[in-house]
Amino acid sequence: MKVALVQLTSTPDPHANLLACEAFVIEAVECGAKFILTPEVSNCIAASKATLLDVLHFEQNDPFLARMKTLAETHEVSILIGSLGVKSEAVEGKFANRSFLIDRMGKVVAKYDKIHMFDVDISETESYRESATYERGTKAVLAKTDFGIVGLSVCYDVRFPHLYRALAQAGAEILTVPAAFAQTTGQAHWHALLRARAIENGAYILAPAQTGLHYTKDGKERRTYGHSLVVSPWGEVLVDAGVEPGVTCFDIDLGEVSKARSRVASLTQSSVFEGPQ
Ligand SMILES: O=C(O)CNC(=O)[C@H](CS)NC(=O)CCC(=O)C(=O)O
Repeated sequence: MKVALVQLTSTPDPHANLLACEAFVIEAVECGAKFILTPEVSNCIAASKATLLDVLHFEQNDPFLARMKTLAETHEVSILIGSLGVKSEAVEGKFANRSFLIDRMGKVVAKYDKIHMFDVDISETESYRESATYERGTKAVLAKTDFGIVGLSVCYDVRFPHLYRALAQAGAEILTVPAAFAQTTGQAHWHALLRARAIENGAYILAPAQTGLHYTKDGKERRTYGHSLVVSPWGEVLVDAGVEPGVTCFDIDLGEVSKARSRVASLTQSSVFEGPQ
């Protein structure tokens, strides 16, 4: 099956981001992809919560989601919108960082709210408090599609291996990790984390990423790492999209999942022990 990763440099302007994303989705359709994936917060990367409150919507009114559903139906392709920032139904003034899986009929068949919030202090000049803006999700999500079983996740989730173990044990053959990884942590950890999740679960990793400079504001800038990846269930990096925005098409073969799992069966071997005390 041919898959396509869309790599974006989303800005604070959702309409501009939609136009850019739509052009790449069309390009992916033209290369024959049947499953097209876009990065985390495809619709908007902005400096302040106030901006997000101005420009983002509840999911039922979100123009980005509506357009991607139409594109999926028109071109008969499945689309994973890595995530959209959408207004939270649960907490007023906050957002959900929500992944949407759309089938070839244009129907949303799975939704996942990012569970692990990126609240970190990487250095004296680089901090993130995702939980100040986004309300975390509480449920792992698996989607059974006609091209395989997909386990959903977003970005910082990748540092919590038990989520992927739970998804793989429940049947996931493809693990999606759309991201907007920081440039500093991306350089240090991105490839290693994604390869590890592929290897320990014997699953394909599809990781479409944000890349480049998203905005500059009051002398502060937001840069992401890029390098959208496809990793095989054996842990090989099959595709690395580098740092330019664009589309990468690649053939995957789900037969590789059972092959990898039969060579090393760690996913199904018992791992029961006591302690540590
Ligand atoms: O804030 C937004 O606009 C959307 N959310 C994100 O971009 C999130 C939170 S800031 N980014 C990550 O989780 C990066 C994780 C990462 O870089 C790591 O684990 O090292």
